[in-house]
Amino acid sequence: MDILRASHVTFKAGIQYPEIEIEAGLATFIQGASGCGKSTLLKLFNGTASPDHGKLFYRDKPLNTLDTVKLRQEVLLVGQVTFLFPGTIEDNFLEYYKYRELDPISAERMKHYLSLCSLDFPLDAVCDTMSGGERQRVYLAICLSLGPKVLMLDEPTSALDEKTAHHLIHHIKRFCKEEGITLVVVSHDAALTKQFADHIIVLEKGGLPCKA
Ligand SMILES: Nc1ncnc2c1ncn2[C@@H]1O[C@H](COP(=O)(O)OP(=O)(O)OP(=O)(O)O)[C@@H](O)[C@H]1O
Repeated sequence: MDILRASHVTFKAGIQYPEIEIEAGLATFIQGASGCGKSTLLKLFNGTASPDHGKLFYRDKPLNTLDTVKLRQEVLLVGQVTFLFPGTIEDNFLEYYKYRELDPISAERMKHYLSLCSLDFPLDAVCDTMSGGERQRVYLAICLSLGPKVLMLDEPTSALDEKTAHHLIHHIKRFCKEEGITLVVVSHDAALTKQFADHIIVLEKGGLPCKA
């Protein structure tokens, strides 16, 4: 059963998507040449971009009929631009839980999510001076802990060495399977995709049919 669907969707700059179905509970990897619309597809799926034509669906409901805040909490996008507050890793967990009006999780749980994301920083490490890749993984750890229904990752391994990239995707995929989270990953890494994808969507520039 699909959890996300794009039907007859077009976007600026001449992007015409094929019919796309994201199966619930699977790890779907999206590949394609630079500029073919991979990042935009993720943004379309959580309502941070709007299509010019066509329709997007989440659990069979048109996206434009859904509450945007709730949609973005359930269909969580970890993009290349991350949203961290100034301060430590722990400060950031606490801020996100406060914003969501949730009871904070324990320090032990925070450390568990950091290790899932291949980060061995202490909780009092300051995020402001971390590298882009480290900040993306701190944000990913917080997002994982928030229990999304769909987790969409845009190039999560682009800043990582091969071993760390493998470790990260292995742990995230296993966690998502255990928790019933649908995983969608945009990746240029063909080897990683081949190893971890349950389903592969290849987008073509100009909007040719995708290969599944
Ligand atoms: N808000 C926007 N308005 C107009 N054009 C946009 C907008 N957002 C993206 N584009 C254009 O849409 C095209 C697809 O961009 P997108 O970032 O989705 O590509 P991509 O496949 O993820 O590329 P890459 O692999 O290089 O990250 C690009 O030509 C980009 O310039």
